[in-house]
Amino acid sequence: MTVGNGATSESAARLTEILERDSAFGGSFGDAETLVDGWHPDLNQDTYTPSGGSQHLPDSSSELRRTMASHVHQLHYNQNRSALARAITKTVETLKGLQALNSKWPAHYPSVQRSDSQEHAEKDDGRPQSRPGLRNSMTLFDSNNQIVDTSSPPRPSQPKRAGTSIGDMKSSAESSSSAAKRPIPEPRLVTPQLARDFSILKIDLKMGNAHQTDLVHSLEKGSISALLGGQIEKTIRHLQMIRERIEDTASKVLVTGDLNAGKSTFCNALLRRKILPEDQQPCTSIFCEVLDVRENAGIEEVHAIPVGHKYNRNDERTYRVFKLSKLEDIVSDNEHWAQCKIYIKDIRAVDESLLSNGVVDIALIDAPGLNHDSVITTANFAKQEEIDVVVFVVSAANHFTQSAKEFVFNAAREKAYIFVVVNGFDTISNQKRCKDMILKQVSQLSPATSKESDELVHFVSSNGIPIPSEQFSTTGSGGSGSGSGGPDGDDDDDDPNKKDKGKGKQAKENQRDFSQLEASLRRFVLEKRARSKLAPAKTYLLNLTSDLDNLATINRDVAQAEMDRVSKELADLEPQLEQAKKATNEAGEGTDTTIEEKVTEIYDYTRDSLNKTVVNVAEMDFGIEYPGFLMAYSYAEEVKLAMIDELSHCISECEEHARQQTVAGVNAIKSLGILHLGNSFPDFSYRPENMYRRQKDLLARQANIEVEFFDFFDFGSLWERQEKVAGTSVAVTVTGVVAGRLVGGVGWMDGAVGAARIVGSNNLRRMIIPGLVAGVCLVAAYALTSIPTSLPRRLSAKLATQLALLDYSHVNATRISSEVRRALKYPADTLRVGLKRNHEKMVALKKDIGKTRGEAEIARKFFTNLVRESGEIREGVRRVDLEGPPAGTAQMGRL
Ligand SMILES: Nc1nc2c(ncn2[C@@H]2O[C@H](COP(=O)(O)OP(=O)(O)OP(=O)(O)O)[C@@H](O)[C@H]2O)c(=O)[nH]1
Repeated sequence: MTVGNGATSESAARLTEILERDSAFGGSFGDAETLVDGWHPDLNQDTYTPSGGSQHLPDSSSELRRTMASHVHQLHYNQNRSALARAITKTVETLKGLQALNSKWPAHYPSVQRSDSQEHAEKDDGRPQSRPGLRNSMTLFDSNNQIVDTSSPPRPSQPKRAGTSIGDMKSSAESSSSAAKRPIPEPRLVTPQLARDFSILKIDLKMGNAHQTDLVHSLEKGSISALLGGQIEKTIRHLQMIRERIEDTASKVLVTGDLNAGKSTFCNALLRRKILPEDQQPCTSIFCEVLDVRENAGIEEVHAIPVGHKYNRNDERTYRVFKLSKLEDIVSDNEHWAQCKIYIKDIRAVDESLLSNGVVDIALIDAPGLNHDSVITTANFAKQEEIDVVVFVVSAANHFTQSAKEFVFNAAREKAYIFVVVNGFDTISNQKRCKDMILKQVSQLSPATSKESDELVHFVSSNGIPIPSEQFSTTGSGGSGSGSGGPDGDDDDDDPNKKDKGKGKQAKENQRDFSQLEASLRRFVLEKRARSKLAPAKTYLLNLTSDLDNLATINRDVAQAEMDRVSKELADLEPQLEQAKKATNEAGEGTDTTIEEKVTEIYDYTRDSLNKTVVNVAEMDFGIEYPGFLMAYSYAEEVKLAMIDELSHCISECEEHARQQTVAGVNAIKSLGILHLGNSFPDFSYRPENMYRRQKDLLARQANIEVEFFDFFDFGSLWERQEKVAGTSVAVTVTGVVAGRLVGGVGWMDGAVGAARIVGSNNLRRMIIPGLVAGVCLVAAYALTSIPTSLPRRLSAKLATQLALLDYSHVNATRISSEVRRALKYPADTLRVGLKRNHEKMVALKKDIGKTRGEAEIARKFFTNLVRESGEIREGVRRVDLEGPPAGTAQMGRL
């Protein structure tokens, strides 16, 4: 059967069952009679069996009740402990979740803008306001050695976060998407109460003289969340430590008090063995921990821990082993030894013993007497988390000295309850006055202890407790060990019988008082250790879950606000994105069309202009005078050059036209760019004069033609004229016709044939030679006279043929328009790239905002759940009742 530590024992489970049947820890336990009568018979079969072996079973009803009360308390304790351990596990999981989320979505931590009035208020009383509901109590001694309570007034109510925080939050909640665009917003302002409401998760910044909240305010979001992450990690570690502590079954009882108050004597009396050295002079100078021998493999010995070493029982290098008889030398030698562990066999019955009571392992620690120097050391020792109970031994004769007051005041802040042993009560003649004075002092030093003074303040004489057998004694000095100690107030009584009777009565009373002390101490350790062991865990969890609730509520609201904001941003972005996409397509197509149109227009214009010029060049008057037959060749050269010049001029004019059109095209693309991209479209300047800088000479060379002999005579045109005149009259005379034709210079062949017919063949034969001569002369004369008319035509035709061969118009139109295309390509490409980038940027922004929204949604869900979870954990922790044993059991235990 398992009793005590770990999971609920079998008997305890049965007990719960019975208790449940018994109207939920109801009144039947309050009544001793009904308890015994109404007890389930099975319970007697499953009576608590002490582990010590030598101990006896409880044989009286009061012992049974006490044992049962212990079981109930143990059960109650175990239930509370399991509930707290579960709450710790759940909280650690929750914190780990928060940690993970904080690394992805930096949690918001409220910061405060301190108003001057707040700052002054804090400066006035020199400390910040306390948390709501938790009084920041501070007790001081006044000049009359009276205690002055300077508790700050409790804060009126829980902070209101809803209204004020949301509004502010919306204005400053950030997202990664907008971070780049906007200056980093100031951290969201919340009510000062809310910021100060953090206790466990408070970010503690100590940097120079700057105030913590000011620093938090000035830090950027990432740094704050990193600090919060560190704080969460610390909290998780602390929670794990608390869990270890509440799961640890060992309880440590520190016995401390003034020098020579009788601490060692008291410990020996509790153990019923003379273990610790007792002396009239101060002797204990190191902390002596008395443990059950079972923890040292059943061997009684002392482990002295040298100064600077950390004790590990399994590592003999960390201590030195001595016999119990050497204890006196060890405890007084604080130069060599820092502490000692004393393993002893407990000779007492399990229901009486403190060390091995079968329920919880208790270690008694005898501390050095308090003096001015040791107060702080001992107070620090008492603060150690493994110290569950502080037993303060006061000398009945000296009351609380200044050192004692200082110590109790400090310890009372850490441990709400202190077990006070007023020792040496036998030496006091006016015991009532002594009691009143000491109880008054206790009420001032530790109000909580004072409230339960019946249980927690005891007046005894430790040296009057009989030590059953001397065989266990290790110390030669000290008290009588025979229960001889008693008040000497009756010493003047000469009657030996009366004297013995009085002493005997006092010894009995003292033993009864000491027994009550022991019972109370056991209850205090066993039954109320929840207050020392579980209460810190409960308080810590309550504070932590409250912090978590605050943090979660704030962050849930921040995440919701961020979601709303980014959703709106997304909604606003959607049409912009659509517009950008449309603009990209439109502008792309628009520029293409613009370029194509311009290029085509310029090509057509150039080609037409050149073709027209080539056609018209023959008819053009270049203003060149015909110098006569002899200068005909140079005339022909001049005409030719003028023609080429005209062509060249035409090309220049086409190029100029192309330049103008290019400038117009560039401007049109620029306008498109500014329209769609605004200022982000580069403002480049275009230089049309840089176009068509080469190629002109080449063109001139290509168009060059040679002037030839036949260029001067336009036979084709002569023939053409003859064709037109033929047939108009056949009835003209040969001469007239011939002469007329010859003079007219046209249709001379017809004339010749007609003349031959009229003249007859003989005459004709005679006339043929001179006629021919005359004809040739006439033709030559005609041809020579028609040079100014026929030469340009011939040259122009020749030029046209040359240019046609070169595909001159097309080549030039292509050249000019290609350069236009090239010139327009740069702004068009710039526009296209800009629009593409703009669109891509918007797509990226949308993705970014979408990501932010997703993260905010995850955060909102997480924090919504965290609000619920922290509330549930908090409720579970709140239900853990450490204030006392279940109804009826306390009364039962005292019976
Ligand atoms: N009359 C009387 N003397 C006591 C009582 N308790 C202890 N003494 C005596 O007081 C002296 C000091 O006792 P210790 O137990 O050594 O005192 P202590 O507080 O352990 O001393 P330090 O640890 O050295 O500070 C011894 O001589 C004890 O016999 C008591 O109840 N009545």
